[in-house]
Order: sequence, then structure tokens, then C-alpha cells
Amino acid sequence: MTGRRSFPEESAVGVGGFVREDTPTAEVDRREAVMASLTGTVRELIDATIRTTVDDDEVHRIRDGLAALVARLRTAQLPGPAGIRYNAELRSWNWGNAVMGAANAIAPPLRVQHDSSVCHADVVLGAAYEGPPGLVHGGVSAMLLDHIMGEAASAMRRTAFTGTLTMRYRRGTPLGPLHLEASIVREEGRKIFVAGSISDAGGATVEADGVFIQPVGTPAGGGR
Ligand SMILES: CCCCCCCCCCCCCC(=O)SCCNC(=O)CCNC(=O)[C@H](O)C(C)(C)COP(=O)(O)OP(=O)(O)OC[C@H]1O[C@@H](n2cnc3c(N)ncnc32)[C@H](O)[C@@H]1OP(=O)(O)O
Repeated sequence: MTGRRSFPEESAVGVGGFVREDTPTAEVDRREAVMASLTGTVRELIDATIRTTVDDDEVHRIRDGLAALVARLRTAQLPGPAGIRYNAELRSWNWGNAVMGAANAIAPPLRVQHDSSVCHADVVLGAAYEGPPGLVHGGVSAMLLDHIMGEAASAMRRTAFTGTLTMRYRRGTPLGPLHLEASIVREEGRKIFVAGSISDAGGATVEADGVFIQPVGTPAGGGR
């Protein structure tokens, strides 16, 4: 997620992936744009790879060329996953996130808008997200809903982990343009109950209910 909120201490969450960095926001924004441009091309590469019909020799030449590029990227690497980083201005960035990470070509990416009571996102899913022929893989639908519902639960100001996610696949979700929504239904102490959906032009294809839980020791949230 990219945004401003309060953060747990690095040791407060078992995953240990919250990292405070002193990078100024302008530099984070600049580098994010640079990485997003690379990621967009890698995303193109994934789609082109799935759909290519070039001959075997050309596949081998392309593989060798890509291996050389991978080696160049490997010359300077983080020691592990990217985690969630944030600076003194509480500008956060998690470029490795599977759903919206700016440096993750697996991410569609989902760009979530936060309105007063609803989170929503428009996304176009291509060949890389196929399960049944022409349809979105059910696990991909669950992943996207998990994320947007988690963002709704966090309300841009607190940490909330998925406890339980219940999916109802009403009909196949076609690859192509889709709309996602999520909103908080009610809260009980640390438990946040959230509803979410994926829709195509004909209405909802998937609906979900989730219980998201604020881990002990994380801030209740003090603003953005
Ligand atoms: C600030 C930074 C923001 C970060 C970015 C936000 C990005 C958001 C976007 C990304 C979004 C992506 C999101 C992701 O992908 S999050 C990644 C997927 N989720 C996880 O990995 C979570 C793993 N599980 C845990 O960490 C713990 O089990 C949690 C934290 C969930 C609860 O462990 P905790 O020790 O705290 O629980 P407790 O035993 O004190 O129980 C407390 C209450 O909760 C009830 N309960 C317990 N478990 C469940 C359950 N599974 N379903 C339903 N209810 C459950 C329990 O009955 C009790 O209720 P009550 O008896 O009081 O009524």
C-alpha cells in the first residue's frame, strides 16, 4: 500500500516486515515511478510469454537475453522480500506487494481508491490471471478481494490481518475490465467485519465476507 498512517513498531508484528527508512518522500516518489516503468515492461513480458507463438530457436534466444538482464538486476539486491517501508513523514511503500506492489509484475496492479465508506478499484485482468478458459482463476479473485477488503478494514490508519475470508463465486469472472468494492460492515473490539465484491458489466461475479483482526500491540490508528 502507498499512503500515510500510523505504523506498528518493527517488533510489534510477528512478520517483522515494517522497516523505517530515512528516504525523503520526493525521492520515494521518484524511485517508485522508475520502478513502476520497469515493472510495466516485465508485466508485458509475462503476457507476451504466455501468448507467444514464435519458434523454438527464437524462444531460446529470448531466454538467453532475459537471463543476462536478470544477472544485471542481481548485481544489487535486497537480502530478502521488500516488506513495508515508511519514512518520518509516514509515507509508506511496499513495492513487493503481490496485489499492488510497484516493483511486482505479478501484481495486476490494483490501485485502491478510499472514499468515505467504500474502497473501490478498477482493474483489467489479462491472460496471466486465467483459471478456467477465459475466466479469472478463483484464487486470484480471492487474492484481490483479500487485499481490497484488508485495505477497507485498515481504513488507511491501522494494521488488520485477514482472519477468515468466505468467498461466493456466483458465476465465472471474465478476464477483462472488472470493478472491486469493499466496505466495513461492523466492528467488535479488534475484529472488523468486511464485505467485498468483484463485478463485470453484468453485475457481481464474486462476493466475499471477511473477518479482519487488529493484532495485539499495533496502534489503533491515529490518522493518515
Ligand atoms: C499500519 C500498517 C498498515 C499495514 C498495511 C495494511 C494493508 C492492508 C491491505 C493488505 C490486506 C492483506 C491482508 C492479508 O493478506 S493478511 C495475511 C493473511 N493473514 C494472516 O497471515 C493472519 C494470520 N493469523 C494471525 O496473525 C492471527 O491468528 C490473528 C492476528 C488473525 C488473530 O490472532 P490474535 O491472537 O490477535 O487473536 P485472538 O486469539 O486474541 O482472538 C481475538 C478475537 O478474534 C477472533 N479470531 C481469532 N482468529 C480468528 C480468525 N482466524 N477468524 C475469525 N476470528 C478470529 C477470536 O475468536 C477473538 O474473538 P472474540 O473471542 O474476542 O470475540
